[in-house]
Amino acid sequence: MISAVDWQQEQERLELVMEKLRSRIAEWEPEVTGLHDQVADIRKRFWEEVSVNTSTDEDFEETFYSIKQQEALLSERERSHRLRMQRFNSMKRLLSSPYFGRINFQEDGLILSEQIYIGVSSFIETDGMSFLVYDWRTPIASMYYDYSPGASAYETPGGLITGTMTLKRQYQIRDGQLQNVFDTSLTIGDELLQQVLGKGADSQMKSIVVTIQKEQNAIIRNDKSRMLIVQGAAGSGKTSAALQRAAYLLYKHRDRLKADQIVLFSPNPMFNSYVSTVLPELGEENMQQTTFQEYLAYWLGSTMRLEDPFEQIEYILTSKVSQEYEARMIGMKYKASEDFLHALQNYAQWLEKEGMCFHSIRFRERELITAEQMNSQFYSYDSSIRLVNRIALLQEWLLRELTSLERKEQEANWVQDELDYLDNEQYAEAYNALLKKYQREAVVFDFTEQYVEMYGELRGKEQGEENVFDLTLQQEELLRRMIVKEHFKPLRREVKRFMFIDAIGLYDQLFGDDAAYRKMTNETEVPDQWPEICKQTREKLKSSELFYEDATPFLYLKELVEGRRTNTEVRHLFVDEGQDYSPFQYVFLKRLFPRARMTVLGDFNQAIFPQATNLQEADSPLIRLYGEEETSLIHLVRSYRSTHEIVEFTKLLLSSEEIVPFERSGKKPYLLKADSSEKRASRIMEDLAALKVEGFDTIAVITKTAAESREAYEALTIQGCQALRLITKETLTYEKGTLVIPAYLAKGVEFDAVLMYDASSRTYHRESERKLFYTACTRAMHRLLLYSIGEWTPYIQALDTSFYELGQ
Ligand SMILES: Nc1ncnc2c1ncn2[C@@H]1O[C@H](COP(=O)(O)OP(=O)(O)OP(=O)(O)O)[C@@H](O)[C@H]1O
Repeated sequence: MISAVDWQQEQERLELVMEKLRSRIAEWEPEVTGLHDQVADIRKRFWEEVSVNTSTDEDFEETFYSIKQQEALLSERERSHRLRMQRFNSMKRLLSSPYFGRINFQEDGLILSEQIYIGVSSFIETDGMSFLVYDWRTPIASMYYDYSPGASAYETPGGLITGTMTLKRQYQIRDGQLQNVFDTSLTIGDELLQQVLGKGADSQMKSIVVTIQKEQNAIIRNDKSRMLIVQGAAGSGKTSAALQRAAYLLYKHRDRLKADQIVLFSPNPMFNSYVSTVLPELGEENMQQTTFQEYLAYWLGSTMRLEDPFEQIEYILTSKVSQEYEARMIGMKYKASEDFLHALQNYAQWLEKEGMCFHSIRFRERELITAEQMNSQFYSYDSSIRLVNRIALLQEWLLRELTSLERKEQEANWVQDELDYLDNEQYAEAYNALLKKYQREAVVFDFTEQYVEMYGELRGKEQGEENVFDLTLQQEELLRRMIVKEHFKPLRREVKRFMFIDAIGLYDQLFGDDAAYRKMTNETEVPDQWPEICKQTREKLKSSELFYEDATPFLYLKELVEGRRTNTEVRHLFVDEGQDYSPFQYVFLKRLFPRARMTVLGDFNQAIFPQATNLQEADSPLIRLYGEEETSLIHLVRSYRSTHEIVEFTKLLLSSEEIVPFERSGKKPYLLKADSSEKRASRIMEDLAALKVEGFDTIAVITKTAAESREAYEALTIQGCQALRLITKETLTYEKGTLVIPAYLAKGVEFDAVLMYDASSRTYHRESERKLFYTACTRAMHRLLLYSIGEWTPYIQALDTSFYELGQ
């Protein structure tokens, strides 16, 4: 604690800042309340300000520029209103706690030392110069996280500023009241961190802005490398640091970076909701959040049934070891590898010479254009033209062919039948509808391009030979054309969407036999069990299904043929639980977001999928992705989530020396053997009740699989356990309370207490499941309880008994 005099001074300063905040808020309030209405009003009046006149080319041009001008004005006003609103909201957020830290800094060469108060956003005097509070993301505030009192420095765009930190202080301010003040010599005082970490788990992740640690600050502020890899122990704050980093980037590049230009890839949809409140808490808009599966489903889900990663892991965990199982496991690894990626690239080159697969274009039970015709057209193009360009040429050719076939089709009997079907009234109605459609299209336009296009088309039609608007033209011919056009629309749409390419056939062809595969891909080796791998893959494809391990390669192959899809808007990509993505998926992401920097956070010790990527080993594919020069690697070893006792226990499960617990004590993990399933359930009931009495209200009963979760849920419900929530891969949000959850869905989140439903050797005996077990145990913040019927898993049997307590 600080001296009484200092306390008094701090108290007075706080009152002063609070007073200024309140009066600034009161001053701004009327204006800000009106801003929303003003924007709505500008939008409403938008068309009143523009006079739409398209009679002559000059009028058209004038209209065009007038729209553009109005549009620019509107977006400028919206931007400035948004900024004002943001600043107003930040001031309101400061009201309950204007700052949490302070340093005194004397810059070298200057006599006066400056007092720098640090909070979640800046608050500046009306002179626009004096900072009453500095935003935690300002360059000068970085010293608060990086240094203890003494020599210190910070980077500015103009270079490094050096000096001496003469004081470092922390504040706890609640509802505008000073509660605690500590002077600290450590980076961020352990006392405060102790308090924060001792609290209960929440259904939503919290911001760590007040207690960011030095090594985490390095992650948050890294703005140099194209690729930032963070390998960090369970509970070391990877996700927390990533979210702070997003907030930092949005602040630092606020003039050009928008929240939707940052994308976070999460392990599952529930995790999305778990982390979704951190950025808004820090006063920033949320970034885009998605899962890899969502992306795959977007592009492939309408035509194929996709296995998701959770189905895949269920297969891995529940299937009996057999030849098929082994083959599938080998297949998973191979299809995740860079070798397979190169094989597909070579295959695409081979397709330039032969082997393309097409679907014929069919119409009314007839083949309009056959696959053979497409094939010979495709291979008639100059062989120096790249595959994707040739496909584009073929696409153009097909559209032209459709136009001429469309013309011929107008004479077909079925068209006459449709025409005959119309009575006089319908006939006239159809014609009028047609006319109206053109008129409507001529006035409804979406600013620029569409307008220009529509206008040109309309004029062309008015002046052209066809003279669409000449009412004397034979209505029947016009209607014939329109009837055929309507029927051909889906065919054109399919061609535009490349549906004439038989993508399944192309992928299927790869899995014919060993020799053909080598020829098509230039691969010298095929993995063991290749015939079985081929058989399994083809069987799935036959029913338009894809294994999870096939989905990314399949989409990649489609892109090699159709042309790649890229998103050039996104500037920052965050991949959480990065160890669970394959090298193949990383290359895919890099291609997909060519202008983005990547931040990958993960822990190889928690790699539960066979396609895992080691983030840090010397020749990691991840380092190769952008090359060593462009890659920074940060290692986090301190674990903040769990008590010292839980960390010591869990780290032994892996014999890992690399994890250092934060010194927070609790009870040792507690192990209980029961004689029967009923006894275990009734014991868990008792323990749940006791944990609740102790004040823990976020508790997870963690199982290995979804089936075991259902079993546990039923067993506990029969025992009378109420308000239990069964979590499945479809669950979208967490809530406080007691959950039953499979281990693979608990990734990335945490609970006050974890109860491992079945830690027996019957359930966990394979070496490959050790990391899953470890991941589940490391979800516990305060208490870890393990149950078994019969022998303990060998992972526990190997442990020294002093690391846990045995229950009776
Ligand atoms: N600097 C910090 N100050 C306060 N709390 C922290 C800090 N760093 C981490 N924590 C807390 O530690 C817990 C674990 O953090 P987080 O979930 O970010 O870790 P992680 O490395 O992503 O974990 P995992 O890999 O096990 O999912 C969270 O409760 C988080 O709030």
